Amino acid sequence: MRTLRTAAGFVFGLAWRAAPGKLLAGVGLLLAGYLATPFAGYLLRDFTDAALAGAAATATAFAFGVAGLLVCELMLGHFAHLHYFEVGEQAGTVLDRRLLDLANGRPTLAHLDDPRFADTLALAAQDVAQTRPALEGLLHLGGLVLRAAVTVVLLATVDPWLALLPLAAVPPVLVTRHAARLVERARERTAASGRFTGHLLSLAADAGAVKEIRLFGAHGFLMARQAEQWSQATGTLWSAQWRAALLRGCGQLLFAFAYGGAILLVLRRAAAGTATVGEVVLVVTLAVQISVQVASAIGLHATVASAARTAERFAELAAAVPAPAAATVTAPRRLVRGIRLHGVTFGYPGSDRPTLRDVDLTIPAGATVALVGENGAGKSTLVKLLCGLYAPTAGRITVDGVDLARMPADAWHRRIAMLFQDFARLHFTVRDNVGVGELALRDDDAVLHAAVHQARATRAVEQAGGLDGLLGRGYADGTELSGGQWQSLGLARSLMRPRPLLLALDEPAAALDAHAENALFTRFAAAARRAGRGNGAITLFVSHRFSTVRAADLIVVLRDGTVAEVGTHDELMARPGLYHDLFHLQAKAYT
Ligand SMILES: Nc1ncnc2c1ncn2[C@@H]1O[C@H](COP(=O)(O)OP(=O)(O)OP(=O)(O)O)[C@@H](O)[C@H]1O
Repeated sequence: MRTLRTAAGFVFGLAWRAAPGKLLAGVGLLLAGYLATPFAGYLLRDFTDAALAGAAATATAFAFGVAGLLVCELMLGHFAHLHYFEVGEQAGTVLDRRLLDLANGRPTLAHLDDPRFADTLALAAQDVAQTRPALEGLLHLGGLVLRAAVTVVLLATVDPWLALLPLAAVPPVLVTRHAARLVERARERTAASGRFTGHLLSLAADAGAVKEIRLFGAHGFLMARQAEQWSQATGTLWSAQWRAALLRGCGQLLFAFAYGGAILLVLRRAAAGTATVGEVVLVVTLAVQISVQVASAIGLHATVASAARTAERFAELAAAVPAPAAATVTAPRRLVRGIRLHGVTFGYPGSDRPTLRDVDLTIPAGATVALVGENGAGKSTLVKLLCGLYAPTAGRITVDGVDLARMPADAWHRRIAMLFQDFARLHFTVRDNVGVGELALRDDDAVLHAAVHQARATRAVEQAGGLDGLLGRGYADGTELSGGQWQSLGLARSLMRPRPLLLALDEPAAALDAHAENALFTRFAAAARRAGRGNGAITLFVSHRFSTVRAADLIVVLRDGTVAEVGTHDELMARPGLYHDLFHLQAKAYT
């Protein structure tokens, strides 16, 4: 009963939000159609008795009544279907939006890194397609219950014992519920395999990945991994489906015995002369209907159970997505002191080892900061924390002395411009691709061209056919760009925001050679100093090239999640240490 309540509350709630008028019309038409059938059985009884009594005119009238009710059932069912089909589709769209909101509607990202959240999200995404069938299923279940209630009353008019017939439907329903749980648990056990096979399939369709797979001859290896995962997942599902089918079969057999008993009862009463032939016809007709209704209700149980599970999954996702902390302070418009990290430790969800450990760091307002360190040292993670995309596991980050956790995350995000290492390749027009960096300026061609020019992306934009040219292979007339060109557009995007307080560029020149990167950094450092004098803005630059970052006001060397060294180039070179060693190592490699 709880399952039914959960499913009905969830699905009807969505449908009501999507199209209340159509939902009401669909429900009304459907229920009216469902009522026609038992009353047709009732008229059939009177028709049989009238025909046997030789009352031709009365029998004909009842025959027309039966035909009229059956036509009504068909017509009403058809019109009801037109309504609830559309409501179901619209409810699916509402659910889709809710899913997107749960996945991306929060300022921080930690929930997306949790494998359990990812599994539930993947299952919930599959569930969205089932919204319309779930609504249909629940409506039919409602119709079946109403029809069963009327049928019971009609049966009881023949013999009160017959009113017990629907009780025989209880064991099959219970057994079926258990069977549905078996299948659902198997689905959950195989969710991770499903995600993995989905990832392998997406690799097969991704031109970038296919290049490497071909050249490394890894096709067979990936196919074998896919087949292995697939057979494991389908094996588990198949065995659960078998056990569920067996259980359902046993339940239906039980009902078949009760049905036989009911027919026997009325036949005996007819033989004893306490029931008319019409009543035998009524019982046979209605008992058949009950059997069909029970079978349909049993069939619908799986739909209801899975809708209830969907509701639970959405509740789980909503509970897992952290609610934004109560913000008490607004984000500043200019930096006076700068940003400080006080003993910041951070571990990604599901990972037992922290990525950043006890980081203490002061980034003065107006500074140009370079973040260097070996692969996996934690540079990108530190940038993401500064951007407020993750909250420290321990310690705190303060902006001009105010804890970042006390500021509304989206207000802080509006003060930031950034280019991530894994920048987005948006298959939109150039205008949207760059304009998304500051949507209010999306139609300002002069601003767009200035950002494109500053990011040295003019050539890429010309190649795409100007600001309104489409990018990406997703469109027949879209222009595909090189990796470096995509990155320069990402850079242009990050330059759209006027007067950010933090400009964070995570390896913005990874696709450039050392000289070009050096030129880019020098240009940015000069612009950053001008901006810094205005509003105290900080420019943060992540790079692997030590020759590039020497002009920074402050160089932070990360090693294995901790700050190994901090200082200017001259200070760091004046003492033996990681920076000193790596600088010389790289310098030697270039000579
Ligand atoms: N989303 C994530 N979930 C779990 N672990 C992560 C995630 N992103 C990064 N890590 C882990 O955190 C560590 C630091 O990663 P990070 O990207 O911050 O390093 P980095 O210094 O920027 O490296 P690189 O120079 O290679 O870009 C890595 O060991 C990585 O495995």
